[in-house]
Amino acid sequence: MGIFNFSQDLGIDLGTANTLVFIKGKGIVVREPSVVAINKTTGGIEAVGSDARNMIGRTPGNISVIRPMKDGVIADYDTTASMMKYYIKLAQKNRSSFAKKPNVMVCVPSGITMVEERAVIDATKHAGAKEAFPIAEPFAAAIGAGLPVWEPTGSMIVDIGGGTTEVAVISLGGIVTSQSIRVAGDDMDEAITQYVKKKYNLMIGERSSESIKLDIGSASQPDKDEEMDIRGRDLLTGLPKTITITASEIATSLHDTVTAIVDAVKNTLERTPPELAADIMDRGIVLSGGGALLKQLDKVISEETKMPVFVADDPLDSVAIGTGKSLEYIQHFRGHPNVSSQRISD
Ligand SMILES: Nc1ncnc2c1ncn2[C@@H]1O[C@H](COP(=O)(O)OP(=O)(O)OP(=O)(O)O)[C@@H](O)[C@H]1O
Repeated sequence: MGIFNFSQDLGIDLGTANTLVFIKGKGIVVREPSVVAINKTTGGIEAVGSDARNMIGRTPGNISVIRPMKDGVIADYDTTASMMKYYIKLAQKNRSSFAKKPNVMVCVPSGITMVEERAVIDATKHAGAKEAFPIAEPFAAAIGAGLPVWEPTGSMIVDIGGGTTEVAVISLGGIVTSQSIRVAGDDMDEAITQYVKKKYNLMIGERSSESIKLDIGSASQPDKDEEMDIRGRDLLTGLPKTITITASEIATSLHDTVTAIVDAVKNTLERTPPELAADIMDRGIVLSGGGALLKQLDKVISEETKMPVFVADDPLDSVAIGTGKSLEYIQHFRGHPNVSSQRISD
């Protein structure tokens, strides 16, 4: 292959919260929020990624900040395609202008409909891919977390992202049982916003509720009750106000979301064949995705399921690493997004 027609295939974790791009042989080269700022007057793009995210809640009337992915799927097709195009270019900034278009492995939630999946494939091609290969997100997460997905043994992965939580039991290169719920990190942020609104009549922005979650959020009542000052707008006076909130209040506000995630894990375990359940009992459940970093979540899932639970080494990177590693098998993924019906040997 000559240097000019060399193409670098890509793996993309197109997430509700973050988009990551993996280049074969290089690793993760782009790690940015899935956010785009658009100038409503010109229709042009003002900013993409962290620059756009910093504008959330702070824009003048002519700029709107969009999160084009919702619940793990495309909510705004044109903006998603533009965002992917920007990230593909960024990932390939040293690419020769003679280089061939890349093949792209792109993750999709396991509960996706045909129409939603078609939109991801089309947007990926629109963004510059020669061919787009969908891979089920929990399968990619399991590969990225280093689970022995090709072996005749049961591995359980729980990927908690911004928009979806994907629970899957994998064996012999296929998903045996899975459940995808549209409840994840974004719902935790929303639960915090609603709690603060109801209890303190205080309106806070989505960036604030997320930072409360990251700082003092916990899946169960904390041993040490930390406090945090939060600022927002008093709904009664309309004026800015600061209140102090405790970690224990935040744990209360997150209770329903955490319960929904735990229930999805339990439901999947109930539908898992006994041999595979025994394997999982031995080796444990692995958590990935940014939501896996919520304090005490591993402990709560372990207590509720009576199984050992571990958090993947780089939970925010697992899906991207998995899509990247799967590039080696790209031809096998043609028409098999869930890789559930085939065995690909190493
Ligand atoms: N330390 C943390 N504690 C709790 N939540 C966290 C932490 N760090 C990140 N998150 C949350 O993880 C979510 C993002 O995770 P991730 O990047 O895996 O999602 P995604 O792949 O974009 O979403 P999806 O898979 O649903 O499309 C966000 O909701 C973010 O707030």
